[in-house]
Amino acid sequence: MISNAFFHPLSPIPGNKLVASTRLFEALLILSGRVHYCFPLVHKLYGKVVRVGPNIVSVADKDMIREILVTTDYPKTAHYQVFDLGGHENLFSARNKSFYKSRRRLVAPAFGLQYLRSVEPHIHKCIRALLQEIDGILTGSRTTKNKTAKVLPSGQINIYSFMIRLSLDMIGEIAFGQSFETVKDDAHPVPHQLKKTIRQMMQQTFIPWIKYVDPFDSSFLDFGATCVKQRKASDEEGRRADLLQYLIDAQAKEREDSNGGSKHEDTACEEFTDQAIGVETCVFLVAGADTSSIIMTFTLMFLVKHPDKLIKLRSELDFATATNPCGSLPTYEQIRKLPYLTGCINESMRLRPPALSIPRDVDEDVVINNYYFPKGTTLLPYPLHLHLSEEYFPQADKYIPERWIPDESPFPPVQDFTYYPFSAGSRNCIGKNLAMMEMRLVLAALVRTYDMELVPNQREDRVQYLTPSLATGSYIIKMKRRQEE
Ligand code: HEM
Repeated sequence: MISNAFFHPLSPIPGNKLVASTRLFEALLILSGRVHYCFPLVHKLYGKVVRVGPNIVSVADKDMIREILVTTDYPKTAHYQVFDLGGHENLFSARNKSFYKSRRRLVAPAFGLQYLRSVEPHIHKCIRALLQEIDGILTGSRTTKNKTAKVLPSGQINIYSFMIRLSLDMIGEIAFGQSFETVKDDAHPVPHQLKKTIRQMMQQTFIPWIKYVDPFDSSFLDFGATCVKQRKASDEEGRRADLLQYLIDAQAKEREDSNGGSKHEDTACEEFTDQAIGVETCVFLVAGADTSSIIMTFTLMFLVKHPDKLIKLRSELDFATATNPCGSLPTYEQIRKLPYLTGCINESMRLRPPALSIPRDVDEDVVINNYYFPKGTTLLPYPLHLHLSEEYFPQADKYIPERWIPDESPFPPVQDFTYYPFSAGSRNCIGKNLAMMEMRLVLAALVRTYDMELVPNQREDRVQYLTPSLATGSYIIKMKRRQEE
């Protein structure tokens, strides 16, 4: 420990010597889910570059984060192995560059704006189910069938619980070809398996042998595999535009190209098998459900606390959808470019980014910004520090969606590389367009349909394991169906 603290090549980097001498503190912090409270403090105390473990350095400097994620594009650390679902390397976990390149090339077009247009009806279907459930509770014609839900006073809705369920259902529809219908009840097994899988991944980060005591539950992957099989067995009528179909078609095209002799250079070592498709769809569930749901919840939380901003957003939405027939949902075409809606979402992701640090591995001795990092150092780009910096975001702790709208912002324009909710560089979030589409459509539908009011004095403390959650599992909003004008 003494040698780690004082004689290690990283010892000139500022930080608490005791913390720097062992991984114990990092493990305790991460397992307690409180890392988001501690890291801002650590950076406040020691500056933008802080040693937080024997070979771990947290980096909150704009130019260094750009260097790590974009310019040099350092590889993901071995810790991403915990995301190898059932031992299968995938888009999220891949550390092998050629595997990764091949997989991203195959999957990325499915997340292109053009293809995503075709999944809009699936998102609308899930939103309609949500509105029906909320209406049922508000009119008293339905009590929630979710076993874990508390009965609330009339007119109050646990919006966090609904956002978690809605996000699962949306990914179910888009990636597996079927909703899990968790907005209605808790019956579907996959969301339960997902919860268990995420807990196991987190534990394995620090206690790798735990997988022998608490082995991976493969029924999660089996479900993905069954969906692939069923879709392939279905006739032309069974086709539907979604991520699953896209991946199946990409596989067919890949095989055709390969048989025709035009094999892609990067696929020489990898075949995109049915199993791989099933694994990737499960990865979308792991990476895409909790992230979108927490941002939708935070956005609604911020809006009910700032009723003036809620009114402003509603006016924007009403204007954009003025010609819509009564009861219809906003279409993506109508809302995708609305500046205030986008500002509200961006501002939530600035203040509460779901991914805290994005670990990268130094694969050869290097000097970045006058700091020497020996091979084997883990760098933790830590975007939240930039997001909360007064230098880049004046009145940084305030929720000000206007800062994202050049004509309305009282501040200088947001600078490049100061905002990283979706990471950056080659490993940025592949689901970014889908996430923005889901969040815009859901928030637009809720804000247009309901009057919403704050229920004061609620606990809002967060727990952050892989993604953040609210410790109480609940955030209550008073909701009332809006009177049609
Ligand atoms: C608000 C919503 C979301 C946020 C803030 C978010 C954020 C991120 C971040 C920060 C990363 C980089 C992680 C790392 O390098 O460790 C990432 C990667 C990824 N995300 Fe998202 N994400 C969101 C939604 C989604 C959705 C909806 C999907 C898919 C349906 C998705 C799929 C992925 C995948 C597959 C990767 C790995 C990409 C790669 O390494 O090439 N994400 N996301």
